[in-house]
Amino acid sequence: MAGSPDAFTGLHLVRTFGPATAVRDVTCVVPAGARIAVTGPSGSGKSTLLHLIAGIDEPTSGTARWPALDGHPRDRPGRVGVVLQGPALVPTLDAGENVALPLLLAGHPARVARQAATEALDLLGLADLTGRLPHELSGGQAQRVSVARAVTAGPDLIVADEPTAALDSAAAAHLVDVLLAAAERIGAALVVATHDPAVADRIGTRWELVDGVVQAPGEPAC
Ligand SMILES: Nc1ncnc2c1ncn2[C@@H]1O[C@H](COP(=O)(O)OP(=O)(O)OP(=O)(O)O)[C@@H](O)[C@H]1O
Repeated sequence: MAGSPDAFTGLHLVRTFGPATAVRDVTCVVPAGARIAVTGPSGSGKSTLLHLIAGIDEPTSGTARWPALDGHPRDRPGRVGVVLQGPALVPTLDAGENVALPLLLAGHPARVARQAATEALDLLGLADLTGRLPHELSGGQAQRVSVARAVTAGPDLIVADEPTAALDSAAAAHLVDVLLAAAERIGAALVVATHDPAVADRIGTRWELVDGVVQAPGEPAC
C-alpha cells in the first residue's frame, strides 16, 4: 500500500522491568499492509515488543507512534486489533457477543455491533460458531473467534501474540489462514509473534529478536 501512512513506527524503544531489560533500543517500522513475523527464543522480548506495538504497554524510553491512526490506540478503539496468548474470550458471552464487544466498547449501538460481528464471523467462515459459549469451542475455534473479534472494527493493524501456541499443526495452519484472510480483507498490517517456523514462513518478513534486540538479516526492521 504505497503512499499509505505506516501502521507503526518505533524509535529507540526500550522497556525495562526492574533490573530486566526486555526490549533494548529497537527502532522499527510496520508499513501499511505489512506481514511481519516476530520470532526468537523464549524470553527474548517478543511479547513485550508486541505489547508496545499494540499500544497496550508504554516504553520506558523511546517513541512509539501510529501514523495511520493519527493518535494513540487507546484513543482510537478498535483501530488496532489484538489477539493475545491463550484463552481471551469472555466466558459468559457467546462467540457473536464476544466479537461484538470492541464495537460496543467503542460506543456503537448494540444492533450495529451485533450485525458487524455476524458479518466478521461469516467472512471468516465461522458463522456456525456464533451462538456457542467459549467452553463449547475447541482451542482452535476459540482462537479463530478471537481473530474475528480483533478485526470486527476494521483495524489498520492486527497484533497477534503466539496465536497458535496451544494448537496442533492443523489447527495452527487453519488459524494462520484466518489471520491472513482477515488482514487481506480489511487491508490491515499484521504482526505475529511465533515460535513456530512454519507459521513464521507463511506470514512473510521475519524479525528475529535476540535478547531484546531485533536481528533481521537481509530485511532491516527500519
Ligand atoms: N511484567 C513483567 N515483569 C517482569 N519481567 C517481565 C515482565 N514481562 C516480561 N518480563 C521479562 O522480560 C523478558 C522478555 O519477556 P517476553 O515475555 O517479552 O519474552 P518472549 O520472547 O515473549 O517470551 P516467550 O516466548 O516465553 O513468551 C523476560 O526476561 C521476562 O521475564
